[in-house]
Amino acid sequence: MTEKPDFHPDIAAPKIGVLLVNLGTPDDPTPQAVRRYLAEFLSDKRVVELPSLLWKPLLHGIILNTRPRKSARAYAKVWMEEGSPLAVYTKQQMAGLQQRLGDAVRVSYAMRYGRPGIGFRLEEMKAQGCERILLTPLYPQYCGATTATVVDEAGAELADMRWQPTLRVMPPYHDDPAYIDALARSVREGLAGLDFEPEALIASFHGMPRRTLELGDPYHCQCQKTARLVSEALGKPLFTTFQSRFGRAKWLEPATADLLGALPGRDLKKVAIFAPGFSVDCLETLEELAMEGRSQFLDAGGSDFAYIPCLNASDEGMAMLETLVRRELGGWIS
Ligand SMILES: C=CC1=C(C)c2cc3[nH]c(cc4nc(cc5[nH]c(cc1n2)c(C)c5CCC(=O)O)C(CCC(=O)O)=C4C)c(C)c3C=C
Ligand SMILES: [Fe+2]
Ligand SMILES: [Fe+2]
Repeated sequence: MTEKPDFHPDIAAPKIGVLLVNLGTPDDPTPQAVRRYLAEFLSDKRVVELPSLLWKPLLHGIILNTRPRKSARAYAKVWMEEGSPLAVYTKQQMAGLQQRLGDAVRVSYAMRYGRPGIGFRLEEMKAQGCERILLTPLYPQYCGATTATVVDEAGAELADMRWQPTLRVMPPYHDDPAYIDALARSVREGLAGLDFEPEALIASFHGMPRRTLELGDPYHCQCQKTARLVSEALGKPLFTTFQSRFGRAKWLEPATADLLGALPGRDLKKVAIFAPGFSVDCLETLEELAMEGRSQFLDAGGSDFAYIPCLNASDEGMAMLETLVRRELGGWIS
């Protein structure tokens, strides 16, 4: 065997990597940390599609001086001992997937905004020998504001690399039988554990400006299809709604909060709600749905409210992720 000459860099043995990517979350439930996070998130042109000349003064003059304090209070209500729920559950998914895939694959996770960044993780995985990486945005429904920004960021990072890893991207899985089955199981399980029979079941998705639908973003259609397939799998009708409205523009409708406020008046006083578009529980599900949503519903005259958790690192959720990831790794692993 020939010796490696001194000038030759060390090269790790080739490996296959899977990089799970979620949205990101503040490091702490404090106004300062939330401000840092929101400044990065809301400066992304795919998230807020307004001309910079209009948006920058609004963002830096008003939003970043008011929203962080309010949002930090909301984060504090759901913060866990180990950190932000979104980060805690995403790390659990990484560990669960690593266990299921074994040593043949290295599983890591990154956040699109905040830490650990996509660039940091791609460099780290490459240094560990991952010459092939499956980039896995944890968004079942494709949206320019979420899925596409993950790919943009990975591409920007690759642009600076001499020796790029080969990248595959996990496609959206809004209608994948493995995902629909996992959701149906989790909802059935959630409903079976209740001490009341819901008269209405709601699937609440994160909202988007309505204009993005008119411009051709498939997000709305993919949410509708997920809801239809879950409803068929459960054999139950579902209300499909959109939550977390931001700003003054018209957003996708119906709004979750509006429906929760209206159902008791339609004599539907017992409700169960779940959030199929969120891979893990986070501020938007634990605070906005499970806390605020509950109050809105009970204040409007509802009698019983249940929030069914996201798939998180549950057995059914992890089995689904394993199925999707193994399929996309086809030809890379046996
Ligand atoms: C114009 C603003 C926003 C768009 C567009 C948007 C799209 C979008 N977001 C998610 C998923 C999540 N969003 C979360 C938090 C969050 N979202 C916005 C604004 C927009 N989202 C803000 C300002 C925040 C921060 C909290 C707040 O101040 O209200 C989260 C939770 C993060 C956490 O730390 O827990 C998720 C997840 C999707 C899927 C989506 C488009 C489809
Ligand atoms: Fe959001
Ligand atoms: Fe549609």
